[in-house]
Amino acid sequence: MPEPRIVILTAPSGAGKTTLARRLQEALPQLRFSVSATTRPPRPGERHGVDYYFLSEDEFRRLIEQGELIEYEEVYPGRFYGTLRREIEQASRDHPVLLDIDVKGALRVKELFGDEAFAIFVQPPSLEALAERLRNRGTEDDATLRQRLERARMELALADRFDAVVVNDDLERAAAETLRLVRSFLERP
Ligand SMILES: Nc1ncnc2c1ncn2[C@@H]1O[C@H](COP(=O)(O)OP(=O)(O)OP(=O)(O)O)[C@@H](O)[C@H]1O
Ligand SMILES: Nc1nc2c(ncn2[C@@H]2O[C@H](COP(=O)(O)O)[C@@H](O)[C@H]2O)c(=O)[nH]1
Repeated sequence: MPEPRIVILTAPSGAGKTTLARRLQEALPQLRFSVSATTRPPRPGERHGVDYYFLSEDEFRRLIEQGELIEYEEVYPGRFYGTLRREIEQASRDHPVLLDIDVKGALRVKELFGDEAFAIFVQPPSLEALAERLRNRGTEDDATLRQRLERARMELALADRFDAVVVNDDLERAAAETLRLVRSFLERP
C-alpha cells in the first residue's frame, strides 16, 4: 500500500465526531471518508454506502471471516461496527482517509499503522453535556442512551492514549483546532 495517511476522530458517542468530520471535509476536500460497516439500523436520512454500509449480522460475520475488516467492535450489545479494508486501501499521500470510529477501534488502527495514522480524541465538556447532546440529537431511546453514556465513562478514561485531545466545547474553536492539527499531520514529510 503506498504511504497511507489516516486521520482518526474518536470519542464517546455524542461528543461531536461526525460534526467535526464534516467541517474537516469541507476544509480539506482531499480527505476521503471511510464508510464503515454496521449492523445497527439506519436513522432517518442515513444512506447505505454514504453514512454506513448497513448489514445484517450474518453479512457482517461473513466480512469478518473473509478478512475484509481491518478492525471491528461490538460497540453496543448486538451492534457491530467495522472498518473495511477496501476503504483504507484508498489512503495515500494525495488522498488521506478520515475515520470516525470508537476508541477501541481507534487504538487498533493506531497499532496497525503507527505514525501513518493520527488519532484525535474529541472530548465533550462534561458527561452532562454529552447526555444533553445525545438527547437533543433525538436518535436514541432511553435504553440506547443509557448504554452510550455507560460506555462513555470507559472511553473518557482512554483519552490520553491518543495523539491529541480536542475539547469540543465551542464548536468553532474545536473545529479550528482540529483543522490545525490535521493540516500539520498531513504536511509532515
Ligand atoms: N460544540 C458543540 N456544542 C453543542 N452541540 C454540539 C457541538 N458539537 C456537536 N454538537 C451536537 O451534538 C450532537 C452529537 O454530535 P455528533 O453526532 O457529531 O456526535 P458523534 O460523536 O458523531 O456521535 P456518534 O458517535 O453517536 O455518531 C449533534 O446533535 C451535534 O449537532
Ligand atoms: N470500532 C469502530 N467503531 C465505529 C465504526 N464506525 C462507527 N463507529 C463508532 O460507533 C459508535 C456509534 O456510532 P453511531 O453511528 O451508531 O452513533 C461511534 O463511536 C462511532 O464512531 C467502525 O468502523 N469501527
